[in-house]
Amino acid sequence: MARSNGRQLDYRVNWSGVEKLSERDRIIVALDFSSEQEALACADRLQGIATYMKVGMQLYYAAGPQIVYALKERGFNVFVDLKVHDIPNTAKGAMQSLASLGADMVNVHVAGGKDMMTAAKEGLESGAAGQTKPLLIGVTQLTSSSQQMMNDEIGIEGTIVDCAQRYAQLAKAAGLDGVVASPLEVEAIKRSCGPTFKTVTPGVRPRGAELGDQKRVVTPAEAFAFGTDYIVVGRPITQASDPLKAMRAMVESIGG
Ligand SMILES: O=C(O)c1cc(=O)[nH]c(=O)n1[C@@H]1O[C@H](COP(=O)(O)O)[C@@H](O)[C@H]1O
Repeated sequence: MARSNGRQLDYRVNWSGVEKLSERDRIIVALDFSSEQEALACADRLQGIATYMKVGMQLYYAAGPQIVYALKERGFNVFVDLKVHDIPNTAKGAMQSLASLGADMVNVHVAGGKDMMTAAKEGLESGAAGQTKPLLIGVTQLTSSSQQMMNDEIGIEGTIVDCAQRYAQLAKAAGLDGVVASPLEVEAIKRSCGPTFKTVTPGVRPRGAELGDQKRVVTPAEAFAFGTDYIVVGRPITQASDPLKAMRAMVESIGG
């Protein structure tokens, strides 16, 4: 079981020392449930095979900080996905509060701008007060957005890849550790921001699975082949009749 340890949050400690997380450990399971009980039942079912859990708005607003502590106590790495997007001072305060939870990863919207991201980072650092600082990740374009929606509804011109790349460069300039994007944008992001700038990629579906509201979608194996650091998968695992079986099949599909 991976545990956040030391400064490098994409590593884990085991009996043989510090080890880089394997692809299987870099599957982040999105626990999009409306109660702590349901979320922990699912997490417990995945003990021993899953390493990273995500607590998003639905679960955090229902269960509060306690859900993060409960998952950490069980040994999971935890991504607290609250997608902060506000004026710099408020974003800084939000991150100060989040820093005390012991999360391994948190996020903000890049669309909040460079000052907001810099303030968020400052808040995280001051809130962590010398303890391990979670990875700070910026959301580029949501994986539920299509090119047409971005151009016609939001009014951002150009391709999604160009936009994600530009947002990633801005996030890097603000000192963030990486971005959320679709796996389809990973190559462009790594090319312009460097290999150590993290990519966290939802919009992942096993072949033949329901896409739901996701628009920019690839399979888990394709996502890792594009060079992503983490994939985020929710419904294909959490809503499966047997989440453990679905997780096992996903691990098998990426070679182990
Ligand atoms: O920040 C995120 O995690 C996120 C960003 C994004 O662009 N798209 C996206 O789907 N997510 C999250 O990733 C998860 C995907 O869940 P499924 O579509 O059920 O696999 C959800 O919890 C979303 O909130």
